[in-house]
Amino acid sequence: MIGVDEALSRIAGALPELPAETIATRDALGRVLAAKARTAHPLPLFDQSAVDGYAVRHADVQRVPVTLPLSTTVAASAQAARARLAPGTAARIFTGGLLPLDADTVVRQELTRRKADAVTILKAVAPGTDLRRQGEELAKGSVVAAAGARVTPGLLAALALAGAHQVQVRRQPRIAVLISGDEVVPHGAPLKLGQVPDANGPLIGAQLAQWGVPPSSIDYVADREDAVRTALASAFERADLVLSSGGVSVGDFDFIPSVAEKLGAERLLWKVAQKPGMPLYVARRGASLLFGLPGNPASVLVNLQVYVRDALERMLGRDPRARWRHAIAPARLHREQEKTFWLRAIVSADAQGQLRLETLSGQASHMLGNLARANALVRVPGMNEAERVDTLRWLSLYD
Ligand SMILES: Nc1nc2c(c(=O)[nH]1)N[C@H]1C(S)=C(S)[C@@H](COP(=O)(O)OP(=O)(O)OC[C@H]3O[C@@H](n4cnc5c(N)ncnc54)[C@H](O)[C@@H]3O)O[C@H]1N2
Ligand code: MOO
Repeated sequence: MIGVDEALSRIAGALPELPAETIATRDALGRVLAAKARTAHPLPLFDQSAVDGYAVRHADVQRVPVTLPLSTTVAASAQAARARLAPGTAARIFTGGLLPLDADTVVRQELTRRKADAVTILKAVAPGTDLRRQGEELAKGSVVAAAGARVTPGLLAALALAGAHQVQVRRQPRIAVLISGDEVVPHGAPLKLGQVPDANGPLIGAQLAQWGVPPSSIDYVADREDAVRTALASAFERADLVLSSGGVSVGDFDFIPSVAEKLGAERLLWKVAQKPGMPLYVARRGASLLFGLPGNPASVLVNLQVYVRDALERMLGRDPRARWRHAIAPARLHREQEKTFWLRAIVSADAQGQLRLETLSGQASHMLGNLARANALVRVPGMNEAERVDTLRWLSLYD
């Protein structure tokens, strides 16, 4: 059976490409840049005051106190032309106001006394005080964000300020979700004996939404070969990623791998030395990739976090390694003989600010109760792996 890293590398080698598209920046929240985003103009846009006060020539305010007549007022608003400051005068100016030509310093209001049409400067300030110079943050055409950056509210604001009204982003992946299993009942419908409420549909739908790539469809499929065939064939036609839950083990009703391959899918892997999530099946069919997620809900969680997210990050042009963090292992640690164990845990900082892992009970594949408290999925190497286990790699369940 292959290990976790081999599985990740097989998947990485078979990923469909997502083309770039140009969209309005205001619609880009959560999207991933496909190219560098640049400023359309310098930042700040023009020389301006950083405070409410008086624009002066520094030569006129070297000896204080000094009283200067007010020659003009500059509001922070559109100006017909840029004023010029006459020698020996001051201009009333407000925060963000266009600096008059020949002014080289602003004296903030608190350092002055105003009398009708004149202002007395009470304290000396250095030349250039309280100015924002054109282009001092970024010259026109410079890079605001690199390809692969996810558009956060902060980046959205930076792009707006930079006049970047459009951005190139990766097309959103089209993701089709198939929930299989005759015992699985969607959406709070009444349960018959032997049936269970669907947990995987909500899990996959919500997880993808949290990652900014909500699924285009979630369909329920009966445990019949013809039903699986129809559902898979349709999903392959419309989706970059097909995520199925259930039907990948060795039971008589586990049709996903055999039907996928009858439809022409090429197997990348089936079964990974890990717990939970061992019977993971991944295949490529044309331009789509199928993740056959084993039906136990904790197995779905693990395979989404570890493999599906890795694939999504790569397809969007991001480095999936950036998701992995390190923390100090608990004193007592369960390890499998020959499998990676995916431990649901709490990561928190101790008094010294070091991250420590705390194990939770209820780790079996069918149990989800500890997800009310877990914030981390921890990679615990098997006893057969030559890795150190004093610190462990983990993924945040909140990202
Ligand atoms: N003889 C063997 N049996 C099993 C093996 C094996 O190697 N040999 N592997 C076990 C492991 S490990 C897993 S994981 C499961 C995976 O099996 P399937 O992908 O075929 O999943 P199902 O059998 O359909 O379901 C497993 C389990 O999960 C429940 N389930 C399924 N879907 C949902 C859902 N949407 N919401 C909530 N619960 C769901 C289902 O009722 C089963 O209890 O196979 C083991 N067996
Ligand atoms: O691989 Mo399974 O998820 O352990 O029950």
